[in-house]
Amino acid sequence: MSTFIRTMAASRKLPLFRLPPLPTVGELIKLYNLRAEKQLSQNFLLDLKLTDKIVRQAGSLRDAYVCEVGPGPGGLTRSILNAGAADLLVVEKDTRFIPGLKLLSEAAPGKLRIVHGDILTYRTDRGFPQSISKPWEGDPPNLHIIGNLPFSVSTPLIIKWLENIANRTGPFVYGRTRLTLTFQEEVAERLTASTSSRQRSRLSVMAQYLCTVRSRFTIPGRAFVPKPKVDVGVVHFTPLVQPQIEQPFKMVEKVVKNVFQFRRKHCYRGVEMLFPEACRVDLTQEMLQRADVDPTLRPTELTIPHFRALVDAYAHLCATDPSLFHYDFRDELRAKHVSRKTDSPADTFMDTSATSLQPC
Ligand SMILES: C[S@@+](CC[C@H](N)C(=O)[O-])C[C@H]1O[C@@H](n2cnc3c(N)ncnc32)[C@H](O)[C@@H]1O
Repeated sequence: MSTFIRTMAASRKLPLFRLPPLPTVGELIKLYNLRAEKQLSQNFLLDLKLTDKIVRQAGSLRDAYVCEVGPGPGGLTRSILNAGAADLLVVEKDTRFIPGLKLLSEAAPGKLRIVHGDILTYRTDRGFPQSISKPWEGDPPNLHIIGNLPFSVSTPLIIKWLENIANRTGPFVYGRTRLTLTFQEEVAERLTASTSSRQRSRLSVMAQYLCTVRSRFTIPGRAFVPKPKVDVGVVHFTPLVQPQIEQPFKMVEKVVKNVFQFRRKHCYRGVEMLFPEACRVDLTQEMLQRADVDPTLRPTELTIPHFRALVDAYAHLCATDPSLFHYDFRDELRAKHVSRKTDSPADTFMDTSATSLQPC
């Protein structure tokens, strides 16, 4: 590389790497006859200006390690390589895209690794060298996850990754790996919704107690081929050094899920569902008092500190009676339903009432 190019690259005016001329993404789609498969939620981005814009939301990718989810025909993949990534691992479920990705890999020798697999089961904790790890308390590692996610996997995937963040597993064994992902707009709005906003939901609390979550921009549905029915939001996540709730993920998830059970009602209605009928009233009162949360607030009005207080109070009650954590009001309802159905003179001597099987 000439001194001039090196100087310009160092001053960030030129990319360090540019892919050589290749068939365009559109030409590749035609070449390999890549019809979009509905069941794999395939909506492609062919406009490289747009894929460059998505990639810029991740921050500098100079010499970065990147995992791309669902590269498909490789539009985002090209932008990630052009942004200077040193090592790009792509995970693609659909075999039809592998030959096109191999073509890209040949054009970027040593930079692109292709995994034919399912991102929901792929072991990202083994995908990169341990040497790139950074202590959790320090700066994030130079590792990014980027993806124009299939809608059908985006929600289960982000929930799985949030649990991974809480437990520092999966892609977070390397430290506070940042994520830049697309979601259908409604999900993007829920992820970033603040207290009292219309879209405030379980997903808002679960994402925001663990990460700084930022909505970056909206991609109109018409930018995709084929055009989906909805617009798409680009969301950026940086895991927090200190989660805002310091209890096990499953416990946070249980409280948040129950509280949002009755979205429009007072929050005590959802809290009640954490407890067996026999002790519901007393334990709900105890939990809300201990948490110092107004029972008449709506779930959407609760802040993350409110949830922290609620989960801490619930953890305290579970420490006193560990069987509480395993209680699920649906089991109690089901058992009641069955006992009502089987109630006959023959079993009047058997105690089939569900509440007698429950803790407290
Ligand atoms: C919405 S398309 C995006 C394609 C490409 N990234 C783009 O922006 O044009 C989603 C891609 O994810 C792939 N995919 C679907 N489910 C997957 C999974 N579980 N694991 C990995 N890839 C998956 C699809 O085959 C498809 O290529």
